[in-house]
Amino acid sequence: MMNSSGVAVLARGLTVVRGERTVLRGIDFTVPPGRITGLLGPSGCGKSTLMRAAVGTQAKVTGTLEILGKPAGDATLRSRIGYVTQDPAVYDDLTVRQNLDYFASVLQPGRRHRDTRRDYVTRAIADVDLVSHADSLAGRLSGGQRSRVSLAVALLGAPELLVLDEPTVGLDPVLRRDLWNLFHRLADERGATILVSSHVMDEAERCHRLLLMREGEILAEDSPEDLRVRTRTQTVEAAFLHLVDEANARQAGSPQQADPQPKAIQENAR
Ligand SMILES: Nc1ncnc2c1ncn2[C@@H]1O[C@H](COP(=O)(O)OP(=O)(O)OP(=O)(O)O)[C@@H](O)[C@H]1O
Repeated sequence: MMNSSGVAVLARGLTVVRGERTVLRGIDFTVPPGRITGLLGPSGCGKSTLMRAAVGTQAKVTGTLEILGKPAGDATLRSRIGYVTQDPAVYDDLTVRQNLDYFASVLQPGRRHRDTRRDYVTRAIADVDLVSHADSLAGRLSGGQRSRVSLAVALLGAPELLVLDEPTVGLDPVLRRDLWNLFHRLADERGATILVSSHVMDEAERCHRLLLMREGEILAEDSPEDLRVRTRTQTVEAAFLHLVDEANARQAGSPQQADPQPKAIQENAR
């Protein structure tokens, strides 16, 4: 289910204060359903904070934030959202399958759901390519394998929205590619909406749509292709740097220093 405007996530004037700092500064954005939206920006710009707000675990959130047609944090959203944090949250003294059995029983308790839970667990283990490690203790897995167990937990119950905080950090190129293929399968074949953060700009090219962040603000909201075209750059990284330079020049009150094509870009940039 989406909200009345047909988007999976809608933010208007979203502001988050953490400690003394205003970490998100009245931002507006949308996330379309059934697509992969990449949240990209430098370390500390507020990506994790935005994701925590989306899954309802962040305090001091003001403005509008609607998730699948409900206010963020609404109790009915719990089973509809899968969330992977940066630190794998798995029990080291349980096997991969036992970890998933446990989380599946929290998600869908009761004897009558036993078969459904078993199907969820079997599918999630296959999705993240850990069939051959299903009976290994999580504590004996490599870092990349542990983060895939965390991802499998998030996939239990086929959630409509997956919020993935830097899921590919520390993975080798083959695993990264495999995970991105999985994200595309989840979006294309199961209609899942994926919001995935990264500070690796080459991963941006794999997303349908991008939210480029900087210092608690959304610098641009566009497809990788459109971003490159309107900044007349070859890569998303170059587009991002161009937009940063332009924003800096604007802040300094000297837009004429933002070169090239400042006018066209300023009209489009958010
Ligand atoms: N518990 C906290 N109390 C106060 N400030 C915090 C807290 N956690 C994070 N921050 C600040 O909020 C800002 C945004 O942090 P956040 O973790 O959202 O950034 P990020 O873009 O996800 O960074 P990274 O890519 O390094 O994970 C940072 O300046 C950080 O110092």
